[in-house]
Amino acid sequence: MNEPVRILGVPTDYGASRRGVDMGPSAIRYAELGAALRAMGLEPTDAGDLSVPRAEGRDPGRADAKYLPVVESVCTRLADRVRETLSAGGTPLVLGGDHSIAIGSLAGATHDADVGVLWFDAHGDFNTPTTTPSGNVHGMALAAALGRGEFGELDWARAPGLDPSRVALVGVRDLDAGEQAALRGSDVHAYTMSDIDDRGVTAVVADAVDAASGGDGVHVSLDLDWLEPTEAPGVGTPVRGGVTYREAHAALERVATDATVRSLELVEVNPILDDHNATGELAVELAASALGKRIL
Ligand SMILES: NC(=[NH2+])NCCC[C@H](N)C(=O)O
Ligand SMILES: [Mn+2]
Ligand SMILES: [Mn+2]
Repeated sequence: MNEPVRILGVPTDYGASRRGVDMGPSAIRYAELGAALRAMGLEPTDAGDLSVPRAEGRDPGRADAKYLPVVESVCTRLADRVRETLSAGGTPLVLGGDHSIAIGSLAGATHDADVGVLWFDAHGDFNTPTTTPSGNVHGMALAAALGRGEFGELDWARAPGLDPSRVALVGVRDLDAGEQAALRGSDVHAYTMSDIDDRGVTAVVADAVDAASGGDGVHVSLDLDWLEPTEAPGVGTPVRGGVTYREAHAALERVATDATVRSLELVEVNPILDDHNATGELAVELAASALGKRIL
């Protein structure tokens, strides 16, 4: 990992149907992200938040990719920030916001670099406008970064040089029919909750890290709905059967020791749906594990 860690807030909810996830960066900062990283001996800098339109009357535009022009504007600016941070030798720590921001993080992370992806999520986020049941772009973010479907024509969305065989999805348990078919036919490594049941989280994560490694490092995308909803209630699309608190830490500790973490993002923390900021606090703890915090 490079230093300093640079915190980039992206207060957007345009990729999701549940409002409030735009307050995720505040919730995560309020949970003392900065202090947690300083306690580990890191010296994070905080670049503040990107500006995201806050109009009350909102027009989603097309139904199969809602608010796509706003998502484009946010992701294009985020990609620039991530790219600048990396070229200055820092490690971007991106705070969402809904998962659509991964399109921007990945566009920035893959600029002039050979990057693998570790995507921890209940969902595949592998829909396209053709397969989406909701029109929400957060359910399409990984497909977009890989240039699938019409995203292949959108230069701002396609992450240059991202190789599907160096992308690993971990802990998936809720796939729409169209994205299940698309994932089966792709080179993306998808490790389901059933794999974790059978083999244990550390063995699965070790394989995922192997798949993603080999280049300049990995981008870690952590959707808090990866965890069991009783652990992480503050998310817009909870799915039962997620990893436990300990499994999540074990997984991210493993990432810190075995992978070269080049960039990290924490997404889908929605303080309106949360229980006294439990999910914001969990996001801080898991970021610390992913960045090398150890018990002893
Ligand atoms: N990043 C997320 N929380 N994604 C949830 C996606 C849910 C569903 N698969 C959809 O396309 O709408
Ligand atoms: Mn999810
Ligand atoms: Mn997601």
